[in-house]
Amino acid sequence: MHIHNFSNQNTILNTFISEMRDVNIQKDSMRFRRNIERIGEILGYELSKTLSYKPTTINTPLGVCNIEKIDNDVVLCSILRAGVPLHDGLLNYFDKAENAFISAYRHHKEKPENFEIIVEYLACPNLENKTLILADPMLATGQSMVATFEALKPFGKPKNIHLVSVIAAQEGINYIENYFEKDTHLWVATVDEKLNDKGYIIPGLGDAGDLAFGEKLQH
Ligand SMILES: O=P(O)(O)OC[C@H]1O[C@H](OP(=O)(O)OP(=O)(O)O)[C@H](O)[C@@H]1O
Ligand SMILES: O=c1cc[nH]c(=O)[nH]1
Ligand SMILES: [Mg+2]
Repeated sequence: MHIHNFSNQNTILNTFISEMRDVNIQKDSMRFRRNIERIGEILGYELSKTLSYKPTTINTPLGVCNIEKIDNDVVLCSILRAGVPLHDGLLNYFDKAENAFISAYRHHKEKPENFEIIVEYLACPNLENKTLILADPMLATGQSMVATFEALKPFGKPKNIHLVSVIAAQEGINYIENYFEKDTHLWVATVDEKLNDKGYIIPGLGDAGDLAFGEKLQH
């Protein structure tokens, strides 16, 4: 897997992540969502450097110029709920992309550390030979990424796969590296050291879905 981790570069990206992690600033859910969206825009821009381009001719009011334009059929797929603002950020840049949405949540059994991933809602176009961008801000155990990709398989085999996250745990990266093909790209704003016994990223930021959209009742 090609892992693109941007945390070692001093850029504005780190400011957005620091606001998302900050226990006081993250109470402002609009800023939290907007920061995820801005990170989606930045990672989308970085990812765009690896796509294919074809020459096109543009007529300006005063002349003609040749410009290389993206030649990929991009499908953006985000994992509900927390993936919604990341999806918005990516779609701000890949404005012609097709879109897929899939839901995944942790269903807790008797103990908080025992959970399974439930995939329910899925709306997806044909993925055959397309460039799939699968987005979820948190990559913790990696189980949601794998469970959702399994559910997408009947929709066709993408030509390229790009996974996009804001914060990943090294354990989750190891897990998905064993599952996805070697030419898969992972675009991640930062990588944290570990998971706690409930599968939360440490230091992480808490529960991204709740911070973006409010606490949900367990069912
Ligand atoms: O790598 P994993 O261990 O699978 O964990 C990551 C998942 O956890 C979060 O979703 P959550 O289950 O909290 O759902 P939500 O977005 O509805 O809050 C996050 O958005 C990922 O989908
Ligand atoms: O740290 C974590 C792990 C899973 N989901 C989150 O929102 N945060
Ligand atoms: Mg959540």
